[in-house]
Amino acid sequence: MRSAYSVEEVRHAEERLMARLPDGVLMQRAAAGLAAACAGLLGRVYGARVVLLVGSGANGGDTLWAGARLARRGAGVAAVLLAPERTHEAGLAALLAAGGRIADDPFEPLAAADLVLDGITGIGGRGGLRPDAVPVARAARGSDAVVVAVDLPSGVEADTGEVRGEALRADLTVTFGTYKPGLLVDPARGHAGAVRLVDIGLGGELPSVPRLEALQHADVARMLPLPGAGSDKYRRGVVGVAAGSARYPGAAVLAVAGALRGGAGAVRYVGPAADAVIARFPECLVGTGQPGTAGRVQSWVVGPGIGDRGDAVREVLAADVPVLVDADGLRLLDAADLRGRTAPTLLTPHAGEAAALLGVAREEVEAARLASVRELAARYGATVLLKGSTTLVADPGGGAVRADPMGTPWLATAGSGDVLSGLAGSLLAAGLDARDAASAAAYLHGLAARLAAARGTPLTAHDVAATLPEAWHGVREPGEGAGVGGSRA
Ligand SMILES: NC(=O)C1=CN([C@@H]2O[C@H](COP(=O)(O)OP(=O)(O)OC[C@H]3O[C@@H](n4cnc5c(N)ncnc54)[C@H](O)[C@@H]3O)[C@@H](O)[C@H]2O)[C@@H](O)CC1
Ligand SMILES: [K+]
Repeated sequence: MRSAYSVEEVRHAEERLMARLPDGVLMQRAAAGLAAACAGLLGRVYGARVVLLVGSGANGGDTLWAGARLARRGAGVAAVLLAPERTHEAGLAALLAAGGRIADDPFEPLAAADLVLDGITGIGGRGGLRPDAVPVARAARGSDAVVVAVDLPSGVEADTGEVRGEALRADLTVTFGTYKPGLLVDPARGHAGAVRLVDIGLGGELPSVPRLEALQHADVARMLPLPGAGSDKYRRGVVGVAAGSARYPGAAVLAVAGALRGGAGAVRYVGPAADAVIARFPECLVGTGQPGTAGRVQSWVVGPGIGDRGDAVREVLAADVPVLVDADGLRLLDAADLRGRTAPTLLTPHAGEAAALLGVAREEVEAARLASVRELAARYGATVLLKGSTTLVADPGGGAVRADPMGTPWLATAGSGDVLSGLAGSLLAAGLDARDAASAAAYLHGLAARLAAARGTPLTAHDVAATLPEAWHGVREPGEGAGVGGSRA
Protein backbone atom coordinates (compact mmCIF):
# COMPACT_ATOMS: atom_id res chain seq x y z
CA MET A 1 0.00 0.00 0.00
CA ARG A 2 1.29 3.45 -0.79
CA SER A 3 0.17 6.02 1.77
CA ALA A 4 -0.10 9.77 1.37
CA TYR A 5 -0.32 12.37 4.13
CA SER A 6 -1.36 16.00 4.14
CA VAL A 7 1.09 18.88 4.34
CA GLU A 8 0.01 19.55 7.91
CA GLU A 9 0.63 15.94 8.92
CA VAL A 10 4.02 15.93 7.20
CA ARG A 11 5.04 19.14 8.94
CA HIS A 12 4.03 17.82 12.36
CA ALA A 13 5.91 14.59 11.78
CA GLU A 14 8.97 16.51 10.62
CA GLU A 15 8.88 18.74 13.68
CA ARG A 16 8.78 15.77 16.03
CA LEU A 17 11.59 14.04 14.20
CA MET A 18 13.73 17.19 13.94
CA ALA A 19 13.44 17.76 17.66
CA ARG A 20 15.44 14.57 18.18
CA LEU A 21 18.02 15.10 15.46
CA PRO A 22 20.88 17.56 14.90
CA ASP A 23 20.03 20.56 12.72
CA GLY A 24 19.90 19.99 9.03
CA VAL A 25 19.92 16.18 9.15
CA LEU A 26 16.59 15.80 7.38
CA MET A 27 17.56 18.11 4.58
CA GLN A 28 20.80 16.17 4.14
CA ARG A 29 18.89 12.89 3.98
CA ALA A 30 16.57 14.39 1.37
CA ALA A 31 19.45 15.85 -0.64
CA ALA A 32 21.42 12.60 -0.52
CA GLY A 33 18.46 10.59 -1.81
CA LEU A 34 17.76 13.17 -4.48
CA ALA A 35 21.37 13.30 -5.66
CA ALA A 36 21.52 9.49 -5.80
CA ALA A 37 18.36 9.37 -7.91
CA CYS A 38 19.81 12.01 -10.25
CA ALA A 39 23.12 10.16 -10.54
CA GLY A 40 21.18 7.03 -11.44
CA LEU A 41 19.36 8.88 -14.22
CA LEU A 42 22.50 10.48 -15.58
CA GLY A 43 24.56 7.32 -15.55
CA ARG A 44 27.76 9.34 -15.73
CA VAL A 45 27.75 12.36 -13.40
CA TYR A 46 31.18 13.69 -14.38
CA GLY A 47 30.73 16.28 -17.11
CA ALA A 48 26.91 16.24 -16.98
CA ARG A 49 25.19 19.62 -17.32
CA VAL A 50 22.73 20.19 -14.50
CA VAL A 51 20.45 23.20 -13.93
CA LEU A 52 18.77 23.88 -10.57
CA LEU A 53 15.55 25.92 -10.45
CA VAL A 54 15.66 27.34 -6.94
CA GLY A 55 12.74 28.98 -5.14
CA SER A 56 12.67 30.76 -1.81
CA GLY A 57 12.07 27.90 0.62
CA ALA A 58 13.53 24.66 1.91
CA ASN A 59 12.55 22.95 -1.35
CA GLY A 60 15.18 25.15 -2.97
CA GLY A 61 17.51 24.21 -0.10
CA ASP A 62 17.17 20.49 -0.84
CA THR A 63 17.87 21.23 -4.47
CA LEU A 64 21.00 23.28 -3.78
CA TRP A 65 22.43 20.64 -1.43
CA ALA A 66 21.76 17.91 -4.01
CA GLY A 67 23.36 20.14 -6.67
CA ALA A 68 26.43 20.48 -4.44
CA ARG A 69 26.71 16.69 -4.22
CA LEU A 70 26.52 16.38 -8.01
CA ALA A 71 29.04 19.20 -8.49
CA ARG A 72 31.48 17.40 -6.17
CA ARG A 73 31.23 14.41 -8.50
CA GLY A 74 32.18 16.52 -11.48
CA ALA A 75 28.85 17.73 -12.86
CA GLY A 76 28.63 21.29 -14.19
CA VAL A 77 25.88 22.74 -12.02
CA ALA A 78 24.19 26.11 -12.58
CA ALA A 79 21.57 27.49 -10.20
CA VAL A 80 18.73 29.69 -11.47
CA LEU A 81 17.64 31.72 -8.43
CA LEU A 82 13.98 32.70 -8.72
CA ALA A 83 14.00 34.63 -5.44
CA PRO A 84 17.68 35.67 -5.15
CA GLU A 85 17.22 37.64 -1.94
CA ARG A 86 15.50 34.68 -0.18
CA THR A 87 17.62 31.78 -1.37
CA HIS A 88 18.51 29.04 1.16
CA GLU A 89 21.88 30.41 2.33
CA ALA A 90 23.65 27.29 3.51
CA GLY A 91 22.58 25.38 0.42
CA LEU A 92 23.85 28.09 -1.90
CA ALA A 93 27.15 28.32 -0.04
CA ALA A 94 27.57 24.54 -0.33
CA LEU A 95 26.89 24.63 -4.06
CA LEU A 96 29.39 27.41 -4.67
CA ALA A 97 32.00 25.70 -2.49
CA ALA A 98 31.56 22.53 -4.57
CA GLY A 99 32.26 24.42 -7.79
CA GLY A 100 28.68 25.20 -8.86
CA ARG A 101 27.69 28.62 -10.17
CA ILE A 102 24.76 31.03 -10.23
CA ALA A 103 23.29 31.48 -13.72
CA ASP A 104 22.68 35.10 -14.75
CA ASP A 105 20.45 34.10 -17.62
CA PRO A 106 18.26 31.03 -17.03
CA PHE A 107 17.64 30.24 -20.69
CA GLU A 108 21.19 29.68 -21.87
CA PRO A 109 22.06 26.84 -19.43
CA LEU A 110 18.58 25.32 -19.79
CA ALA A 111 19.01 25.01 -23.57
CA ALA A 112 22.08 22.80 -23.07
CA ALA A 113 21.08 20.92 -19.90
CA ASP A 114 21.08 17.15 -19.44
CA LEU A 115 19.13 17.34 -16.19
CA VAL A 116 16.94 20.00 -14.57
CA LEU A 117 15.99 19.91 -10.88
CA ASP A 118 12.76 21.67 -10.04
CA GLY A 119 13.16 23.16 -6.58
CA ILE A 120 10.83 26.13 -6.99
CA THR A 121 8.23 25.03 -4.43
CA GLY A 122 7.48 21.88 -2.46
CA ILE A 123 4.86 21.42 0.23
CA GLY A 124 4.98 25.18 0.94
CA GLY A 125 3.73 26.09 -2.55
CA ARG A 126 0.31 27.71 -3.01
CA GLY A 127 -1.39 28.35 -6.33
CA GLY A 128 0.24 27.74 -9.69
CA LEU A 129 3.70 28.92 -10.69
CA ARG A 130 4.26 32.65 -10.28
CA PRO A 131 4.50 34.59 -13.58
CA ASP A 132 8.30 34.92 -13.44
CA ALA A 133 8.70 31.14 -13.07
CA VAL A 134 6.41 30.26 -15.98
CA PRO A 135 8.82 30.96 -18.88
CA VAL A 136 11.62 29.22 -16.99
CA ALA A 137 9.53 26.10 -16.38
CA ARG A 138 8.46 26.10 -20.03
CA ALA A 139 12.07 26.37 -21.18
CA ALA A 140 13.00 23.44 -18.95
CA ARG A 141 10.20 21.32 -20.37
CA GLY A 142 11.01 22.42 -23.91
CA SER A 143 14.68 21.40 -23.59
CA ASP A 144 16.05 17.89 -24.09
CA ALA A 145 16.84 17.62 -20.39
CA VAL A 146 15.30 15.11 -18.02
CA VAL A 147 13.21 17.10 -15.54
CA VAL A 148 13.19 15.92 -11.93
CA ALA A 149 10.74 17.52 -9.49
CA VAL A 150 11.98 17.86 -5.94
CA ASP A 151 9.34 16.57 -3.48
CA LEU A 152 6.48 17.76 -5.75
CA PRO A 153 6.18 19.29 -9.22
CA SER A 154 6.10 23.01 -8.53
CA GLY A 155 2.69 24.63 -9.01
CA VAL A 156 0.49 21.68 -7.94
CA GLU A 157 -1.55 21.54 -4.74
CA ALA A 158 0.04 18.94 -2.47
CA ASP A 159 -3.10 18.16 -0.46
CA THR A 160 -5.67 17.83 -3.21
CA GLY A 161 -4.03 17.12 -6.56
CA GLU A 162 -5.56 20.30 -7.95
CA VAL A 163 -3.62 22.46 -10.40
CA ARG A 164 -4.85 26.02 -10.14
CA GLY A 165 -2.51 27.68 -12.60
CA GLU A 166 0.48 26.57 -14.60
CA ALA A 167 2.58 23.80 -13.07
CA LEU A 168 5.83 22.17 -14.05
CA ARG A 169 5.70 18.79 -15.80
CA ALA A 170 8.36 16.40 -14.57
CA ASP A 171 9.66 13.10 -15.84
CA LEU A 172 10.40 11.94 -12.31
CA THR A 173 9.43 13.23 -8.89
CA VAL A 174 11.67 12.38 -5.95
CA THR A 175 9.51 12.83 -2.87
CA PHE A 176 10.60 12.79 0.75
CA GLY A 177 9.31 10.92 3.77
CA THR A 178 5.87 10.01 2.40
CA TYR A 179 3.70 10.43 -0.66
CA LYS A 180 1.50 13.51 -0.72
CA PRO A 181 -2.09 13.23 -2.01
CA GLY A 182 -1.26 15.36 -5.05
CA LEU A 183 1.20 12.71 -6.25
CA LEU A 184 -1.59 10.13 -6.47
CA VAL A 185 -4.50 12.23 -7.78
CA ASP A 186 -4.96 13.84 -11.18
CA PRO A 187 -4.50 16.41 -12.54
CA ALA A 188 -1.39 16.90 -10.34
CA ARG A 189 -0.37 13.25 -10.66
CA GLY A 190 -0.07 13.75 -14.39
CA HIS A 191 2.60 16.41 -13.74
CA ALA A 192 4.71 14.20 -11.49
CA GLY A 193 5.89 11.56 -13.97
CA ALA A 194 7.24 8.49 -12.21
CA VAL A 195 7.44 8.94 -8.45
CA ARG A 196 10.24 7.74 -6.20
CA LEU A 197 10.02 7.89 -2.42
CA VAL A 198 13.13 8.69 -0.37
CA ASP A 199 12.97 7.53 3.23
CA ILE A 200 14.05 10.27 5.62
CA GLY A 201 12.88 8.46 8.75
CA LEU A 202 9.44 10.06 8.98
CA GLY A 203 7.48 6.80 9.07
CA GLY A 204 7.18 6.41 12.85
CA GLU A 205 5.96 9.99 13.30
CA LEU A 206 3.03 9.85 10.88
CA PRO A 207 -0.57 9.09 11.95
CA SER A 208 -1.73 5.50 11.55
CA VAL A 209 -4.51 6.40 9.08
CA PRO A 210 -3.27 8.20 5.98
CA ARG A 211 -5.27 10.79 4.03
CA LEU A 212 -5.05 8.79 0.89
CA GLU A 213 -3.77 5.39 -0.09
CA ALA A 214 -3.13 3.51 -3.30
CA LEU A 215 -3.32 -0.26 -3.55
CA GLN A 216 -0.54 -2.37 -4.99
CA HIS A 217 -0.68 -5.90 -6.39
CA ALA A 218 -0.12 -7.58 -3.02
CA ASP A 219 -2.93 -5.60 -1.35
CA VAL A 220 -5.42 -6.63 -4.01
CA ALA A 221 -4.21 -10.24 -3.93
CA ARG A 222 -4.95 -10.36 -0.20
CA MET A 223 -8.50 -9.08 -0.73
CA LEU A 224 -9.57 -11.39 -3.52
CA PRO A 225 -12.01 -14.09 -2.44
CA LEU A 226 -10.94 -17.70 -2.85
CA PRO A 227 -13.29 -20.64 -2.50
CA GLY A 228 -12.53 -22.87 0.49
CA ALA A 229 -13.10 -26.60 0.88
CA GLY A 230 -16.56 -26.03 2.37
CA SER A 231 -17.71 -23.53 -0.27
CA ASP A 232 -20.78 -23.91 -2.41
CA LYS A 233 -22.16 -21.36 -4.83
CA TYR A 234 -24.38 -19.76 -2.17
CA ARG A 235 -21.64 -19.47 0.43
CA ARG A 236 -19.38 -17.86 -2.15
CA GLY A 237 -22.06 -15.22 -2.64
CA VAL A 238 -24.76 -14.61 -5.21
CA VAL A 239 -24.79 -11.23 -6.93
CA GLY A 240 -28.05 -9.89 -8.34
CA VAL A 241 -27.89 -7.68 -11.42
CA ALA A 242 -30.81 -5.38 -12.22
CA ALA A 243 -29.67 -3.64 -15.36
CA GLY A 244 -30.48 -3.13 -19.03
CA SER A 245 -33.72 -2.46 -20.79
CA ALA A 246 -35.33 -3.47 -24.04
CA ARG A 247 -33.53 -0.49 -25.54
CA TYR A 248 -30.16 -1.13 -23.87
CA PRO A 249 -29.70 -4.88 -23.41
CA GLY A 250 -25.94 -4.50 -23.87
CA ALA A 251 -25.44 -2.80 -20.50
CA ALA A 252 -26.96 -5.85 -18.80
CA VAL A 253 -24.73 -8.23 -20.74
CA LEU A 254 -21.60 -6.26 -19.84
CA ALA A 255 -22.51 -5.90 -16.15
CA VAL A 256 -23.08 -9.68 -16.01
CA ALA A 257 -19.77 -10.24 -17.81
CA GLY A 258 -18.01 -8.27 -15.06
CA ALA A 259 -19.99 -9.97 -12.29
CA LEU A 260 -19.15 -13.46 -13.56
CA ARG A 261 -15.47 -12.70 -13.18
CA GLY A 262 -15.58 -11.14 -9.72
CA GLY A 263 -15.45 -14.27 -7.60
CA ALA A 264 -19.10 -14.60 -6.53
CA GLY A 265 -20.52 -18.13 -6.68
CA ALA A 266 -23.41 -17.21 -8.95
CA VAL A 267 -24.87 -14.29 -10.87
CA ARG A 268 -28.61 -13.76 -10.95
CA TYR A 269 -29.96 -11.37 -13.59
CA VAL A 270 -33.48 -9.92 -13.51
CA GLY A 271 -34.98 -7.60 -16.10
CA PRO A 272 -36.01 -7.14 -19.71
CA ALA A 273 -32.62 -8.16 -21.15
CA ALA A 274 -32.84 -11.73 -19.83
CA ASP A 275 -32.82 -13.28 -23.32
CA ALA A 276 -29.74 -11.35 -24.37
CA VAL A 277 -27.97 -12.27 -21.14
CA ILE A 278 -28.74 -16.00 -21.25
CA ALA A 279 -27.78 -16.18 -24.93
CA ARG A 280 -24.35 -14.87 -24.05
CA PHE A 281 -23.88 -16.39 -20.61
CA PRO A 282 -25.64 -19.72 -20.04
CA GLU A 283 -24.04 -19.87 -16.56
CA CYS A 284 -26.15 -16.88 -15.41
CA LEU A 285 -29.49 -17.44 -13.63
CA VAL A 286 -32.04 -15.18 -15.33
CA GLY A 287 -35.55 -13.91 -14.71
CA THR A 288 -37.70 -11.30 -16.42
CA GLY A 289 -39.54 -9.99 -13.34
CA GLN A 290 -38.76 -7.26 -10.85
CA PRO A 291 -35.79 -7.46 -8.44
CA GLY A 292 -38.19 -8.12 -5.54
CA THR A 293 -39.24 -11.42 -7.13
CA ALA A 294 -35.68 -12.70 -7.53
CA GLY A 295 -34.41 -15.22 -4.99
CA ARG A 296 -31.96 -14.40 -2.22
CA VAL A 297 -28.76 -12.57 -3.19
CA GLN A 298 -25.84 -11.30 -1.11
CA SER A 299 -25.50 -8.06 -3.09
CA TRP A 300 -27.21 -6.11 -5.86
CA VAL A 301 -25.93 -4.13 -8.81
CA VAL A 302 -28.58 -1.78 -10.11
CA GLY A 303 -28.64 0.85 -12.80
CA PRO A 304 -26.55 0.24 -15.94
CA GLY A 305 -28.80 0.85 -18.97
CA ILE A 306 -31.90 0.53 -16.81
CA GLY A 307 -33.61 3.45 -18.52
CA ASP A 308 -36.44 4.91 -16.45
CA ARG A 309 -37.19 1.92 -14.23
CA GLY A 310 -37.11 3.84 -10.97
CA ASP A 311 -39.26 1.16 -9.33
CA ALA A 312 -36.47 -1.39 -9.82
CA VAL A 313 -33.98 0.95 -8.16
CA ARG A 314 -36.31 1.47 -5.19
CA GLU A 315 -36.93 -2.26 -4.78
CA VAL A 316 -33.22 -3.01 -4.78
CA LEU A 317 -32.48 -0.27 -2.25
CA ALA A 318 -35.12 -1.76 0.03
CA ALA A 319 -33.15 -5.03 0.21
CA ASP A 320 -31.01 -5.49 3.31
CA VAL A 321 -27.82 -6.42 1.42
CA PRO A 322 -24.98 -4.32 -0.03
CA VAL A 323 -26.16 -2.43 -3.11
CA LEU A 324 -24.12 -0.86 -5.88
CA VAL A 325 -25.90 1.90 -7.84
CA ASP A 326 -24.49 2.98 -11.19
CA ALA A 327 -25.37 4.94 -14.33
CA ASP A 328 -29.15 5.42 -14.87
CA GLY A 329 -29.67 4.22 -11.30
CA LEU A 330 -27.81 7.31 -10.03
CA ARG A 331 -30.15 9.57 -11.97
CA LEU A 332 -33.18 7.80 -10.52
CA LEU A 333 -31.77 7.70 -7.01
CA ASP A 334 -33.80 9.23 -4.21
CA ALA A 335 -31.50 10.26 -1.36
CA ALA A 336 -34.31 9.43 1.08
CA ASP A 337 -34.17 5.76 0.02
CA LEU A 338 -30.50 5.67 1.03
CA ARG A 339 -31.04 7.13 4.50
CA GLY A 340 -33.08 4.19 5.73
CA ARG A 341 -30.52 1.61 4.66
CA THR A 342 -28.41 -0.30 7.15
CA ALA A 343 -26.42 -2.43 4.67
CA PRO A 344 -23.64 -0.66 2.74
CA THR A 345 -24.41 1.30 -0.41
CA LEU A 346 -21.82 1.92 -3.11
CA LEU A 347 -22.37 4.66 -5.70
CA THR A 348 -20.16 4.61 -8.82
CA PRO A 349 -20.61 7.90 -10.69
CA HIS A 350 -18.37 9.40 -13.36
CA ALA A 351 -17.68 13.13 -13.11
CA GLY A 352 -20.90 14.11 -14.92
CA GLU A 353 -23.09 11.95 -12.70
CA ALA A 354 -21.22 13.13 -9.62
CA ALA A 355 -21.81 16.74 -10.67
CA ALA A 356 -25.55 16.06 -11.00
CA LEU A 357 -25.63 14.41 -7.57
CA LEU A 358 -23.82 17.38 -6.04
CA GLY A 359 -25.66 20.04 -8.04
CA VAL A 360 -22.47 21.57 -9.45
CA ALA A 361 -20.83 21.80 -12.88
CA ARG A 362 -18.88 18.82 -14.18
CA GLU A 363 -15.71 20.94 -14.46
CA GLU A 364 -15.87 21.61 -10.73
CA VAL A 365 -15.82 17.90 -10.00
CA GLU A 366 -12.96 17.27 -12.41
CA ALA A 367 -10.86 20.09 -10.97
CA ALA A 368 -11.41 18.98 -7.37
CA ARG A 369 -11.88 15.22 -7.47
CA LEU A 370 -10.80 14.52 -3.91
CA ALA A 371 -13.06 17.12 -2.34
CA SER A 372 -15.94 15.97 -4.56
CA VAL A 373 -15.71 12.29 -3.66
CA ARG A 374 -15.52 13.10 0.05
CA GLU A 375 -18.48 15.43 -0.17
CA LEU A 376 -20.57 12.89 -2.08
CA ALA A 377 -19.84 10.13 0.43
CA ALA A 378 -20.72 12.38 3.36
CA ARG A 379 -23.85 13.81 1.77
CA TYR A 380 -25.33 10.49 0.62
CA GLY A 381 -24.07 8.36 3.52
CA ALA A 382 -22.64 5.91 0.98
CA THR A 383 -19.28 4.67 -0.19
CA VAL A 384 -18.54 6.47 -3.45
CA LEU A 385 -16.31 5.39 -6.32
CA LEU A 386 -15.72 8.43 -8.52
CA LYS A 387 -14.57 7.26 -11.94
CA GLY A 388 -12.14 9.20 -14.08
CA SER A 389 -8.50 9.82 -14.83
CA THR A 390 -7.81 8.97 -11.17
CA THR A 391 -10.63 6.84 -9.81
CA LEU A 392 -11.18 7.61 -6.11
CA VAL A 393 -13.09 5.70 -3.44
CA ALA A 394 -14.31 7.37 -0.25
CA ASP A 395 -16.26 5.97 2.70
CA PRO A 396 -19.01 8.03 4.34
CA GLY A 397 -17.35 7.85 7.75
CA GLY A 398 -14.10 9.40 6.51
CA GLY A 399 -10.85 7.44 6.75
CA ALA A 400 -8.30 7.06 3.98
CA VAL A 401 -9.57 7.72 0.48
CA ARG A 402 -8.31 5.15 -2.01
CA ALA A 403 -6.77 6.42 -5.25
CA ASP A 404 -6.61 3.90 -8.06
CA PRO A 405 -3.17 3.74 -9.66
CA MET A 406 -4.25 1.48 -12.54
CA GLY A 407 -6.42 3.88 -14.54
CA THR A 408 -5.66 4.12 -18.23
CA PRO A 409 -7.19 6.14 -21.06
CA TRP A 410 -7.94 2.77 -22.72
CA LEU A 411 -10.84 2.47 -20.29
CA ALA A 412 -12.58 5.38 -21.99
CA THR A 413 -14.64 3.00 -24.10
CA ALA A 414 -18.40 2.46 -24.14
CA GLY A 415 -19.62 -0.06 -21.62
CA SER A 416 -16.45 -0.34 -19.54
CA GLY A 417 -18.30 1.19 -16.56
CA ASP A 418 -20.93 -1.57 -16.78
CA VAL A 419 -18.20 -4.20 -16.49
CA LEU A 420 -16.76 -2.38 -13.47
CA SER A 421 -20.09 -2.26 -11.66
CA GLY A 422 -20.68 -5.98 -12.20
CA LEU A 423 -17.20 -6.77 -10.98
CA ALA A 424 -17.47 -4.60 -7.86
CA GLY A 425 -20.93 -6.01 -7.10
CA SER A 426 -19.54 -9.51 -7.33
CA LEU A 427 -16.79 -8.68 -4.83
CA LEU A 428 -19.47 -7.24 -2.51
CA ALA A 429 -21.40 -10.51 -2.73
CA ALA A 430 -18.23 -12.41 -1.91
CA GLY A 431 -18.00 -10.49 1.35
CA LEU A 432 -15.57 -7.61 0.75
CA ASP A 433 -16.52 -4.35 2.42
CA ALA A 434 -17.61 -1.55 0.11
CA ARG A 435 -14.29 0.31 0.05
CA ASP A 436 -12.28 -2.85 -0.64
CA ALA A 437 -14.75 -4.11 -3.23
CA ALA A 438 -14.74 -0.78 -5.06
CA SER A 439 -10.99 -0.20 -4.97
CA ALA A 440 -10.05 -3.80 -5.81
CA ALA A 441 -12.54 -3.76 -8.69
CA ALA A 442 -11.11 -0.51 -10.06
CA TYR A 443 -7.61 -1.94 -9.80
CA LEU A 444 -8.41 -5.21 -11.58
CA HIS A 445 -10.47 -3.39 -14.21
CA GLY A 446 -7.59 -1.00 -14.97
CA LEU A 447 -5.04 -3.79 -15.00
CA ALA A 448 -7.23 -5.86 -17.33
CA ALA A 449 -7.51 -2.89 -19.70
CA ARG A 450 -3.74 -2.42 -19.67
CA LEU A 451 -3.13 -6.10 -20.33
CA ALA A 452 -5.67 -6.16 -23.15
CA ALA A 453 -4.30 -2.92 -24.64
CA ALA A 454 -0.79 -4.36 -24.60
CA ARG A 455 -1.92 -6.69 -27.38
CA GLY A 456 -1.84 -3.59 -29.55
CA THR A 457 -5.39 -3.45 -30.87
CA PRO A 458 -8.27 -1.15 -29.90
CA LEU A 459 -10.11 -2.29 -26.85
CA THR A 460 -13.79 -2.95 -26.18
CA ALA A 461 -15.53 -3.26 -22.83
CA HIS A 462 -15.98 -6.93 -23.57
CA ASP A 463 -12.22 -7.34 -23.97
CA VAL A 464 -11.77 -5.77 -20.53
CA ALA A 465 -14.19 -8.30 -19.02
CA ALA A 466 -12.56 -11.18 -20.88
CA THR A 467 -9.12 -10.14 -19.60
CA LEU A 468 -10.15 -9.98 -15.94
CA PRO A 469 -8.93 -13.55 -15.25
CA GLU A 470 -5.49 -12.49 -16.49
CA ALA A 471 -5.62 -9.49 -14.17
CA TRP A 472 -6.44 -11.77 -11.21
CA HIS A 473 -3.51 -13.89 -12.19
CA GLY A 474 -1.34 -10.79 -12.55
CA VAL A 475 -1.93 -9.53 -9.02
CA ARG A 476 -1.42 -13.01 -7.59
CA GLU A 477 1.76 -13.67 -9.54
CA PRO A 478 3.63 -10.37 -9.45
CA GLY A 479 6.39 -10.32 -11.97
CA GLU A 480 4.09 -11.45 -14.73
CA GLY A 481 1.22 -8.98 -14.34
CA ALA A 482 3.32 -6.32 -12.64
CA GLY A 483 5.10 -5.20 -15.79
CA VAL A 484 1.97 -4.00 -17.51
CA GLY A 485 0.61 -2.47 -14.35
CA GLY A 486 3.61 -0.18 -14.37
CA SER A 487 5.50 0.69 -11.25
CA ARG A 488 4.48 4.29 -11.77
CA ALA A 489 3.27 5.76 -8.52
N1 LIG B 1 10.61 20.64 6.89
C1 LIG B 1 11.56 19.72 6.81
O1 LIG B 1 12.05 19.21 7.78
C2 LIG B 1 12.02 19.24 5.54
C3 LIG B 1 11.63 19.91 4.40
N2 LIG B 1 12.07 19.52 3.24
C4 LIG B 1 11.81 20.32 2.04
O2 LIG B 1 11.21 21.52 2.38
C5 LIG B 1 10.08 21.74 1.57
C6 LIG B 1 9.14 22.64 2.27
O3 LIG B 1 9.84 23.85 2.49
P1 LIG B 1 9.14 25.23 2.80
O4 LIG B 1 8.20 25.07 3.88
O5 LIG B 1 10.23 26.21 2.96
O6 LIG B 1 8.29 25.52 1.51
P2 LIG B 1 8.67 25.50 -0.04
O7 LIG B 1 10.13 25.51 -0.25
O8 LIG B 1 7.89 24.41 -0.62
O9 LIG B 1 8.06 26.85 -0.55
C7 LIG B 1 7.77 27.93 0.28
C8 LIG B 1 8.27 29.20 -0.32
O10 LIG B 1 7.79 29.37 -1.61
C9 LIG B 1 7.04 30.57 -1.72
N3 LIG B 1 5.89 30.25 -2.56
C10 LIG B 1 4.70 29.75 -2.22
N4 LIG B 1 3.94 29.55 -3.30
C11 LIG B 1 4.68 29.92 -4.36
C12 LIG B 1 4.45 29.94 -5.75
N5 LIG B 1 3.28 29.55 -6.27
N6 LIG B 1 5.44 30.35 -6.57
C13 LIG B 1 6.62 30.76 -6.06
N7 LIG B 1 6.89 30.79 -4.73
C14 LIG B 1 5.93 30.37 -3.90
C15 LIG B 1 6.67 30.97 -0.34
O11 LIG B 1 6.62 32.35 -0.27
C16 LIG B 1 7.82 30.39 0.48
O12 LIG B 1 8.88 31.29 0.54
C17 LIG B 1 9.58 20.37 1.27
O13 LIG B 1 8.76 20.31 0.15
C18 LIG B 1 10.88 19.62 1.09
O14 LIG B 1 11.36 19.81 -0.21
C19 LIG B 1 13.11 18.49 3.14
O15 LIG B 1 14.32 19.15 3.23
C20 LIG B 1 12.99 17.47 4.21
C21 LIG B 1 12.93 18.07 5.54
K1 LIG C 1 9.48 21.21 -6.55
